[in-house]
Amino acid sequence: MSVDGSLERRKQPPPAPSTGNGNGVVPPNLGHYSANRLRLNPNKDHKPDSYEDLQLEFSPFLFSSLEQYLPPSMLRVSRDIKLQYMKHILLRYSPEGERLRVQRHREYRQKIIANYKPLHKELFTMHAENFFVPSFLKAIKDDKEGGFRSIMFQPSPGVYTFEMLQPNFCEMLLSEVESFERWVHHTKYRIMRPNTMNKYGAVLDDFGLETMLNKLMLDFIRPISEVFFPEVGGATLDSHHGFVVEYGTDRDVELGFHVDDSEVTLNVCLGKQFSGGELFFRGVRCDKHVNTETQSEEMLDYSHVPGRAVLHRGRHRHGARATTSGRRVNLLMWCRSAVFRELRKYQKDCSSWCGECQREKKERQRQAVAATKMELLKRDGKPTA
Ligand SMILES: O=C(O)CCC(=O)C(=O)O
Ligand SMILES: [Fe+2]
Repeated sequence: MSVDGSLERRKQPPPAPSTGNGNGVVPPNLGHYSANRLRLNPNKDHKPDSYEDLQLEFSPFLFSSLEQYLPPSMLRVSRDIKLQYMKHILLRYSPEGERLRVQRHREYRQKIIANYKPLHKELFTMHAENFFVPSFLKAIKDDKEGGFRSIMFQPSPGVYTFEMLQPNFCEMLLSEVESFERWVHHTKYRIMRPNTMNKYGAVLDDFGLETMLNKLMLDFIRPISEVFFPEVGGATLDSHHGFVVEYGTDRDVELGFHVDDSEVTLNVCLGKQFSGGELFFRGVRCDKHVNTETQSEEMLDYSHVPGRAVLHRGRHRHGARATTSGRRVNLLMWCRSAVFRELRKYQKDCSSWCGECQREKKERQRQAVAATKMELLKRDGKPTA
């Protein structure tokens, strides 16, 4: 496998992270709200309504996040009117085929949730004190850059690692996944794998963990990403794809070189006993430069440690080496920002995060300085009239 040259495979976009079940294919008639717009900067003081009790064709969390972008006059109207207003905007962006796929996925999820009986109910709501190690909890509570830095290690630019999950939580999640897989096997229910590159593993959002994981992203990952990854939408993460991957000689063995369909990826090893399975990183790249060379300072090999998290940009090129014995299971959260994705359509300059764009920009600046120097030298050298 070549890790220095081109990316072997790109991860395909997985199923939309959260969806609804409505029938609203045609945009609703909104009368005088039809020219719906959003404001550019969020109103961070606004406390959004919850939409979780409704059957919607988009994630209820998306509506709550979008509320901060509503024009001021819309913040005072009823939840129903806000909902219609936002739906109208979202429908403009979501093609019909995509909506049908999303609706089918929602139905698939609902069927599982209605029939699968969780083994550890306590995993399905956020109990931070039981899930996270004290150092991580304290850093989040303090909510200061210095606090985050004190628990984080940055072995290479843009890759952060820190102690995160309690051993007991890891064990419970492992046994919940095993229980879900046994249930799938017995009921012959179709299981959707996390993405196109894995034959094993499971999507946690599909069997009831979506709400808990969303809280994990909003309350724990977003505050950190806001500090370390602001230029890729770290402050506006608003949806996720949460799954586990399973490696071993009788499972997936390794993972090819790829980028994730995420702005920020959280990857935490849950266990168990294994050897091999190191992550390798090869620098952050935009679409245009995804296959460009790796610089020596961009190379990093990282060995997973159970309970320890790795946080990196989705566009940080990486892969996982063969797990040569035992079994390795990792929790992955691909965290996304709809705002960042929308802005990306208009922004051509990726030099704040793409290593190659940065190098090109520096080179242009170097050449401009050199040309100016030459010009000045020429002028100075000219005999005065
Ligand atoms: O196996 C790992 O730790 C890496 C997993 C990964 O990169 C992914 O699933 O996107
Ligand atoms: Fe990945």
